[in-house]
Amino acid sequence: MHKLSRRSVSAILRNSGARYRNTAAPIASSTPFNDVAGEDDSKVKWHSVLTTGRRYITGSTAQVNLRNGMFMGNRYESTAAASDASDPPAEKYEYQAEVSRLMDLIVHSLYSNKEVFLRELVSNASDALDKLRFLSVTEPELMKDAAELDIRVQTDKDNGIITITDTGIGMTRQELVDCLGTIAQSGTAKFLKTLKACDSKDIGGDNNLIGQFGVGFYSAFLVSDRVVVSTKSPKSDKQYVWEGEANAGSYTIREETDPEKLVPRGTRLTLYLKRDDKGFAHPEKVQKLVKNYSQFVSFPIYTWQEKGFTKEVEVDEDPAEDKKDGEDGKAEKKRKTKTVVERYWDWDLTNETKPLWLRNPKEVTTEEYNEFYKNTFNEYLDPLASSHFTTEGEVEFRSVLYVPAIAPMGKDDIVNPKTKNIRLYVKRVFISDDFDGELFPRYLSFVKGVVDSNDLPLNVSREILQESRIVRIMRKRLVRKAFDMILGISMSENRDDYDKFWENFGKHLKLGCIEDRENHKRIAPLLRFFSSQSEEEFISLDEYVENMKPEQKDVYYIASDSLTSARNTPFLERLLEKDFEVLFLVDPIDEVAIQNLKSYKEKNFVDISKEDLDLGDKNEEKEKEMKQEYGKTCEWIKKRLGDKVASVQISNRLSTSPCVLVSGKFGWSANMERLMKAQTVGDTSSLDYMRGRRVFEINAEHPIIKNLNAACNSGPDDEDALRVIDLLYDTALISSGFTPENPAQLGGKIYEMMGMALSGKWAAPTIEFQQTANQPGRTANQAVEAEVVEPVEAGGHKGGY
Ligand SMILES: Nc1ncnc2c1ncn2[C@@H]1O[C@H](COP(=O)(O)OP(=O)(O)OP(=O)(O)O)[C@@H](O)[C@H]1O
Repeated sequence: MHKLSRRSVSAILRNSGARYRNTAAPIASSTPFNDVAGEDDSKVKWHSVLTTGRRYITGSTAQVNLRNGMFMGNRYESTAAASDASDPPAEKYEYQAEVSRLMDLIVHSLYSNKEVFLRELVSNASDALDKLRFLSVTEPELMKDAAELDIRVQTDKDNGIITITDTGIGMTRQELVDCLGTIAQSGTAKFLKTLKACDSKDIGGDNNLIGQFGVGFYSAFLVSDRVVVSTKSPKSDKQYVWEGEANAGSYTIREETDPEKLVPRGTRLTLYLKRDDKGFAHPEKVQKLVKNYSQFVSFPIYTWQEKGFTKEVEVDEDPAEDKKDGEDGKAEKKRKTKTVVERYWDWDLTNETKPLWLRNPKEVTTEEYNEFYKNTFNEYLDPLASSHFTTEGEVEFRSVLYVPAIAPMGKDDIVNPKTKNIRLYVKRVFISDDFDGELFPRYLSFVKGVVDSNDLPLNVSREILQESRIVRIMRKRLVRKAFDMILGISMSENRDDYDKFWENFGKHLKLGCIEDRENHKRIAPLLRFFSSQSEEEFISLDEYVENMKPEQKDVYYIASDSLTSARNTPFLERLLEKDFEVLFLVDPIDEVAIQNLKSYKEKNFVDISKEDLDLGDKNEEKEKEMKQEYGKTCEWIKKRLGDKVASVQISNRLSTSPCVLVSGKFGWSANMERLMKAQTVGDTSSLDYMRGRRVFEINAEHPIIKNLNAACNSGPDDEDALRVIDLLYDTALISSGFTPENPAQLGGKIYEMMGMALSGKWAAPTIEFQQTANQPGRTANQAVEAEVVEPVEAGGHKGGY
């Protein structure tokens, strides 16, 4: 393990001073080392010595790299850019195919917002520091080269060079190959996946994909011709140098042997900027970018800046003048001074190091919350909402939560809670972003944020979290705050905000209805659906309830595969007549979600495609009458249909259709049956016993049924009438949303009927009826009375057929 003693540091500094005598004035070891005078060699915190000591150097371009004890002036290239002949030979590696493709896209992209490169590289440096701090909780020896945890960005504007140095976890040789030669990482992999889905030309266009996903380390090539990464992992004795060029399909790795470039730990990236991008190497530019993009990185970021202070210097006076002023002139001479500006270079702390969540919410602006969000989660859109809170009492923690503006790409995210959306800190030490599943239920996995607890141990593991009572309490509070935040969006004056939220995360909340009974009361008011009275705009359940008719007891819904089929289902007929609103559940998850909710504000959810539909207008006497009149026909139809239906009943939900196939109260609806079939792999016959009973409901006022009734009374064995029953059943299957058991046979039956009609066996008025009955505003019954019954009877067909 490489470790620099106080003596070796001073030697490096002295050597450097000697080498660059003419640029570096007082690189005297005296000032820095005065700070630690008396300290034992082994205790010297070499990095802090170098960074806390007084910095000096006058002259505009000469700089001292206090991190590695090496001068950086105009001659920087002579030490850093060129490889020493005595270096061990570099090994050449080919990039993984995806990296080559990505590099090609980056290098040739027209992406205008190139400055994101600094954000990406600083964020990698910050991750490396986080990793080190986290691992050192259990392996304190990782920190034994006690360099402070920080990030330093230095520029050499004359040569167009930027160096970004961190004292983080660094990389071993193998890690260099794995991390900088292949793509297995989240953001970059996602970027490539998305690119596959769209035209690669778009990366520089409106899509702004690079900015949206970040291309991590490779974004260095947005602005650089050549990138050199010198890195030292505390797990390895050696320091390695990775070197890659923008237009090459390969990179090299060699061991770092130049003592001037050795660091105790961490990574230094040197970017040799493209000719047109050298402007990024201006100290003020870098400072501005850090302030813009990396303000909320939780480690100090220093940029190397030229500074100045004023001081009084004596001015040589004309001796003749002195004489005039006094006897000996000496007293007067002392007062002759002038103010000059002394220039020097020094590290400047450029970001806000106090974590945002520790600040007083009253003092944080919306812009700051948004910037923090974008920096921390690599987002490019502002969040839809944020919530900053502290909980006290039994469990204390601080948190800032956000609702993103858009859902992540890819469908898996709703069922895969490993989103790295919640960053857990313990006493300000970043622990992990892998624990979101423990802190939030998966249906709220889209919520992003930071959580900082003082009550958890630093070496917290998933097992500890799962067992912890503290975490259970934290989880409850976090969930409640997340709901408050979403409710806030729903109450926003701008309805678009919630529409946007719903479009992106509505499915998540519906999953919540299924998975989190405890929070039904919080979820239900946030749900949105289309309805028979609102097909363009979503409505809330509150809006539904407000719109209920005085005689309406329940919240009605129909589940279907599309708005068109929902709108045209026969189940709606009577409800529309009564002006009852019906929710259209057209998302596959809707039906299960609603069934889990069961009720809202004490109103039950009722599926209008299921048996025993009560529309609050029961007329027992009329039912009795109908039963008497149609009872025999019902039995006859049941006999004909056999086991296909559990029973045949007179419907109270139809007005224009002759019949409908209703699902049993506790069985699957047609919609659910369709979904289950779609999900079953292989033989679907096992589903048959699951589907429950079906009831064939007939509309006693419909002419076909009336005529069937007549046929039954005059002779139930009429072949044509029996065929009509079969066809009615098959047609009802389709119109009720089921799949016909034998579509080819159904087709055959229809053709047969057509043939009969065309051959004159069918009376023309029946066809006429269909045209007339479909006239708007006319019920089937009116139509039959007007057009069908008399002519058919007059035609003398058996049973009216
Ligand atoms: N400064 C650094 N110190 C240590 N390791 C680093 C550093 N920069 C990059 N790495 C390693 O290289 C890997 C790849 O970095 P890259 O930026 O391409 O992806 P990422 O940061 O993991 O994910 P994303 O694509 O979301 O940025 C990182 O995961 C990390 O292991």
